Amino acid sequence: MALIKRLDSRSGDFARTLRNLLAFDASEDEAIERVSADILKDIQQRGDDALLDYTQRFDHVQAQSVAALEIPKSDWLAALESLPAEQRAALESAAQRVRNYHEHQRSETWTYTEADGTVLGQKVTPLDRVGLYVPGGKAAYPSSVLMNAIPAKVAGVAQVVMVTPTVNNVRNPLVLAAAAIAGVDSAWAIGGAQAVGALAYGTQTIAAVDKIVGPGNAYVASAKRRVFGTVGIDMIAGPSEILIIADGTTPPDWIAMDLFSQAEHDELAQSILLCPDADYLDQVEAAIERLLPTMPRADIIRASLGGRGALILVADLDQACAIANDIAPEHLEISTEQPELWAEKIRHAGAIFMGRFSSEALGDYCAGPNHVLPTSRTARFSSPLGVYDFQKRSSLIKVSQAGAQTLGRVAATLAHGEGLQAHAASAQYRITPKN
Ligand SMILES: NC(=O)c1ccc[n+]([C@@H]2O[C@H](COP(=O)([O-])OP(=O)(O)OC[C@H]3O[C@@H](n4cnc5c(N)ncnc54)[C@H](O)[C@@H]3O)[C@@H](O)[C@H]2O)c1
Ligand SMILES: N[C@H](CO)Cc1c[nH]c[nH+]1
Ligand SMILES: [Zn+2]
Repeated sequence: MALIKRLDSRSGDFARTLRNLLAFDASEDEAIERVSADILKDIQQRGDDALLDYTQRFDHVQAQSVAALEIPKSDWLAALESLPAEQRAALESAAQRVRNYHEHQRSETWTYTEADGTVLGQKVTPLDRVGLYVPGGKAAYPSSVLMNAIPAKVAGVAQVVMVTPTVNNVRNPLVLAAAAIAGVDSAWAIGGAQAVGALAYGTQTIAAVDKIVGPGNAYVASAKRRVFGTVGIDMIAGPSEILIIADGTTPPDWIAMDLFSQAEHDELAQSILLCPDADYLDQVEAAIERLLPTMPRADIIRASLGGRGALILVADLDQACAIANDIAPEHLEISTEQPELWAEKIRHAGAIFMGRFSSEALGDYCAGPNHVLPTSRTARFSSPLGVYDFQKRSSLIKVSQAGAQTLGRVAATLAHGEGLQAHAASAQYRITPKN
């Protein structure tokens, strides 16, 4: 059986087939929802005691107090010191590039003054305290520590509080080292819905935060959805996705490996190639068959490519761009000559990688832009995680006496129209009567 589906955009049922391929069942699992709701309620009611109980039950860590679950900064620094020099240099270089990029995103306060002296504007303020969830079960991504903590620090967040489960008391040194490099302020060995609850509601030992960011498993995702409103959240990220538009000029092995790079994350990850050249699609398919057995995560890649991947023959690159906009992928590689020309036609994608040297993997680690991106077609209406997610805006209004005369009349007229007499009077009090 073929490792990956072949589709043709000219076939009659292409639109329906593509819809089915993109469909991702994000339906909530009732059992998980019940468990996460119960855990959150318990954390709200019993605070530290509940947090200790769940940490023992799910992570097999027995602590005398929640204070004992704090991972001291000296441990992160020791982790950093003990890294092989090459690994440390790579983390530091990635962090510097991510910081440089995000410096460009910082919004500033602005004001303008009208002719009558009225001043209007927008004050930009960083959030006070942010919680960063770092998964610690099956996957641990130090790169995600950098991608979440650095924009928060660039925004000026005073306290970045990291939580990560340390199952059986095993701590991931790369995660701790990344926390030290990214400027995280405190770290706790807690995870799951209970950690989300502790960050959202606070406990006797852990102070509540204002926003929780970072990926996690289904319990974490469910808990984040539930605490939204009490605190802000970044997004609920789905499985990774890559869509490649190729004109056939990139070595087929490179494209096959780019498809693998996201497929290896998860059996539900999605890797799709669009190309107008059927011979080239044959070559990529042959490369997939040849290279797959060499991959340590071959089983995951096979499941992902077989279940949700596709090599699609398109009429031309214009049609490829139209299909890409419909798919609105998390990552889009435009592996063609003159990629900028095709990028102009792209309206919906989390990140656009242009040219054959811009492999998506570089974006995951060190190009600079954030790797936390909208998935499952949400790039139609949302954006990469950025500094702006850690800043909020307050409107500034300073009405001059002259301004109060004109604005007062407009406001009073509208207030009367809405039947709100106090609003009208409040505006009218400030109008100076003419003698
Ligand atoms: N999109 C991204 O950028 C990105 C990056 C990294 C990880 N991820 C995703 O994050 C997830 C990480 O999941 P993980 O499991 O490895 O780590 P995790 O830290 O999210 O989950 C582990 C925690 O889940 C809780 N838990 C486990 N079983 C439970 C049960 N039966 N009842 C209640 N709670 C339970 C425990 O408290 C445990 O500490 C994966 O799905 C991965 O794909 C996504
Ligand atoms: N590609 C992932 C987001 O879709 C991020 C990541 C982390 N490490 C490697 N990749
Ligand atoms: Zn990745």
